[in-house]
Amino acid sequence: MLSTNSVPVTPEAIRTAPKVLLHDHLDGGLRPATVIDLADACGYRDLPTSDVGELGRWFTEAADSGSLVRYLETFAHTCGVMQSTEALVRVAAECAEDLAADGVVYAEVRYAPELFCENGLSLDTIVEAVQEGFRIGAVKAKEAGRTIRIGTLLCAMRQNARSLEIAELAVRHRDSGVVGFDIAGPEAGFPPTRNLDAFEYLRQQNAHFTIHAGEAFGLPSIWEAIQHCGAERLGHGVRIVDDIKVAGDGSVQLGRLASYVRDRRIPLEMCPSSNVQTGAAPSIAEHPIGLLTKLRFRVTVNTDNRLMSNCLPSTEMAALVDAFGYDWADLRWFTINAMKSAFIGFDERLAIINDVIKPGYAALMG
Ligand SMILES: O=c1[nH]cnc2c1ncn2[C@@H]1O[C@H](CO)[C@@H](O)[C@H]1O
Ligand SMILES: [Zn+2]
Repeated sequence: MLSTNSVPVTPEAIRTAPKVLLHDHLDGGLRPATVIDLADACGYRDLPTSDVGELGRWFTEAADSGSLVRYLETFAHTCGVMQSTEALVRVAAECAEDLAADGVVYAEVRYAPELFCENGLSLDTIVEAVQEGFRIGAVKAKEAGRTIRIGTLLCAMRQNARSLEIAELAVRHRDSGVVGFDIAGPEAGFPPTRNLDAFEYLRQQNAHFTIHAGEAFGLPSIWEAIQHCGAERLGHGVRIVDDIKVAGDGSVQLGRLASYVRDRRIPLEMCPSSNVQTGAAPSIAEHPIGLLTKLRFRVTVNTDNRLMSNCLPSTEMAALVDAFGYDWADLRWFTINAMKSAFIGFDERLAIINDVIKPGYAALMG
């Protein structure tokens, strides 16, 4: 029951609420102005326009393609301008500042180091540059009165077959802020089991990983990710609804895989706007997040790519409030779900839940 002193759940108020982000791509979150600056600085000539407003709109429209493969083509431009340590430091610092300004208190930000080697940077140099950027951004956020903690996830690209090398890179940097591993890129035709050696290695190292699964491909991809690869979380995972039957009278029946995912509390890193753009969901209002939330799967709310979807953690939440009528208790539930599912240690997760998230929502709930 909400108190009468509760702050109305407006977009502005949601921006002030503490939020936790588990699925956000560094190379999908650049400021349009930064893309243009970096292109000028490095002589990148392939941008579709050099007008900041137009470029922002171009990314959103191009990503609005109805297909994951076409959506991913837009990353050629962001990766194209991120081929120096200076660019990587700047993009990472701005990422930390932008997320902190939106009220994010803990974020796991991911990227694929193998995409930044075009000018000869080594994988280790790339990781060090991004970590330096996150550190600088968190300091600047602190000066602006915001505390943010960032954990890094390293992605291997499904089509490139470098996953063991990237998994080793993640483990090598685990003590300087790299908290986990992921595989990203086109899903259809590249099942997660192509990377079994990487997952086996990570498990032996007691390292954490999530897998993009159930976005552009269905249940087999989710099943392999969990049962063959051992993923702790699912990137998107929306297609798990294919294993849930809702009858005309509203009764619900979960298949064995959906039951397993719910029973084991496997976190779903859901990214509503991105899913609408790639055609994984018809609209926000019809997004499976509504049903999965009602069924109490471990749902979390994420941005995927802030540039391509023109979104922020707060605007994704606001869109869900609009579509499903969620209140502060629901937003707090998503946030605590995410914090419980983070790849940092239990003590640290608990401290953020008890010292930051709960008091933050208590103040809003009155
Ligand atoms: O929703 C997604 N599904 C699969 N791959 C993605 C998605 N968003 C971004 N990337 C891919 O992940 C790489 C590393 O950050 C990006 O370069 C992009 O190719
Ligand atoms: Zn993603």
